Amino acid sequence: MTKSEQTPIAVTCEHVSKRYLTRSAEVTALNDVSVTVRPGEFVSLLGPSGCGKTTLLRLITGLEQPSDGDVRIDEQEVRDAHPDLGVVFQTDLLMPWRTVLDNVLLQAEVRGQKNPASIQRAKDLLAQVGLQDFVTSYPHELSGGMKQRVGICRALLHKPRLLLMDEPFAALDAMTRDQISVELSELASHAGTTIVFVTHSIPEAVFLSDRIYVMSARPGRIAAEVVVDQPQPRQLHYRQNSAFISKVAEVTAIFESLGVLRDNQQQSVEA
Ligand SMILES: Nc1ncnc2c1ncn2[C@@H]1O[C@H](COP(=O)(O)OP(=O)(O)OP(=O)(O)O)[C@@H](O)[C@H]1O
Repeated sequence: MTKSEQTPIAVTCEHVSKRYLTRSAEVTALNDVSVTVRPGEFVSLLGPSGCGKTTLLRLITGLEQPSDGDVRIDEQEVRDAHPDLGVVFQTDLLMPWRTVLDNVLLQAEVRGQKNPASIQRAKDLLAQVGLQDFVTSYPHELSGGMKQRVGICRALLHKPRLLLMDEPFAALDAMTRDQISVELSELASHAGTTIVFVTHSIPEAVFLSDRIYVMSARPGRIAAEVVVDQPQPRQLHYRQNSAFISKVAEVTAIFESLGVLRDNQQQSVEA
């Protein structure tokens, strides 16, 4: 698939706030957040634990509604789950009784589109992430990284115009995380899909993104917007590049100025 085969989606959140009513209090998860994601862009929402990253993602999925403000996909207000959406969560959520191939084909089955073409596409996606020899394996026979790769292939099978990813690599070891980031960058740039990626890892956001929204601690708001002006897809050697190192330093300095990162104190943002 090339970029021209589909039209990626744009996402706009304007002056969005989200308040949750709990038994004892009202929690403001997001306060006046405005975010724009252009078609085909890879945008990360980066911030400390509890700053509302997942909440913002859930508002974009249509699973929840904002208390104030608008969430729009391609200028249409989001009211329910969009049909052109793919979602990847922190845990893989594979079905243990289905083979790798049948897990990837789940969306095709649900949509009544399981056919030779979708089966071939599933196999091609699996081959792109090095799982060509595991199509008939079951999830319990795979490592955590392999399962997460299957989850990504499953989300990309129906060529979603928008892919939402909520800390998809958080449970993986550092080396697998680096490798899978390279694979995602490659897959995403070929698919031409718009991606919104939630993370609390500064290097991961800088490695993958075209743009990063830096979020501050609760109530979550956008503290800064950082452009990562480097060609996609990104390769491993980009991590050694001075542009990468200085961008990580730039974002780290923003978190220091917000008081999220301080010397001699452990915080939830990984520098
Ligand atoms: N359903 C809910 N009911 C009440 N409070 C909620 C609900 N969902 C989220 N919150 C609160 O909203 C705030 C933001 O939560 P959210 O999960 O969006 O943060 P996050 O940045 O994704 O955190 P993490 O990085 O730890 O996953 C938190 O204080 C959380 O307790």
